Amino acid sequence: MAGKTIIVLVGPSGSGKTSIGEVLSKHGIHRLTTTTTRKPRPGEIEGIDYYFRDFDEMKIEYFIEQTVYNNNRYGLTKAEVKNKLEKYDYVHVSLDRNGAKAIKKAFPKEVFIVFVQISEEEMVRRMKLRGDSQEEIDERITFSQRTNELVPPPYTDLIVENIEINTVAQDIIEHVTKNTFSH
Ligand SMILES: Nc1ncnc2c1ncn2[C@@H]1O[C@H](COP(=O)(O)OP(=O)(O)OP(=O)(O)O)[C@@H](O)[C@H]1O
Ligand SMILES: Nc1nc2c(ncn2[C@@H]2O[C@H](COP(=O)(O)O)[C@@H](O)[C@H]2O)c(=O)[nH]1
Repeated sequence: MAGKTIIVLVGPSGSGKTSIGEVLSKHGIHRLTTTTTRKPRPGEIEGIDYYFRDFDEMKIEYFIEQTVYNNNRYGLTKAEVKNKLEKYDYVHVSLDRNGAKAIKKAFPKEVFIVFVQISEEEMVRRMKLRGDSQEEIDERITFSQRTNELVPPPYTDLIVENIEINTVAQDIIEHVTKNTFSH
């Protein structure tokens, strides 16, 4: 897969990975859609935000990696990566730490890991802004503390602070372009 780059956005819930991804998409960097058993949030669209499946349906697909996050299963299919990388040189995807580690192992040359940094206070504020319930916010904070989600993983290529989304996206694009040329 020479010349291909998979930008992987990692960071705590509410840090802004999805929002940053939307800006990357506007710059022509297409998104790898992952599969989940989580129920759609208001406004989320099948095939765009996720492939929404139940647990049994997820058993019959071939996944590069899978994780359980807050009692829901999430995964990235081999078919999704193959289809998008056949068409595009740059793609992006938001994964949790387990997923980032797994995809880096599967595609060590292609994967560029971006950690989106945020404080716990801001995390709560943004989840509220998104309309998450207090129960969901509590679960996600507990999860983030238990899994060290607020700390960059050791295999991180770039750390960004999500203060202004467009600036962050631009920063990522510049680094990724440089990284591609230095491969
Ligand atoms: N730079 C920013 N300034 C202000 N609000 C922001 C910023 N970035 C994202 N947000 C808002 O914060 C909320 C959470 O963002 P988003 O859903 O993108 O986070 P996420 O990291 O994808 O979360 P999750 O991992 O739970 O899916 C959204 O309401 C979004 O509009
Ligand atoms: N390892 C994986 N993590 C994934 C995948 N798809 C999404 N995610 C991450 O899960 C959490 C929760 O997402 P949410 O949409 O329910 O808020 C978040 O960190 C996502 O980035 C996947 O296929 N594999």
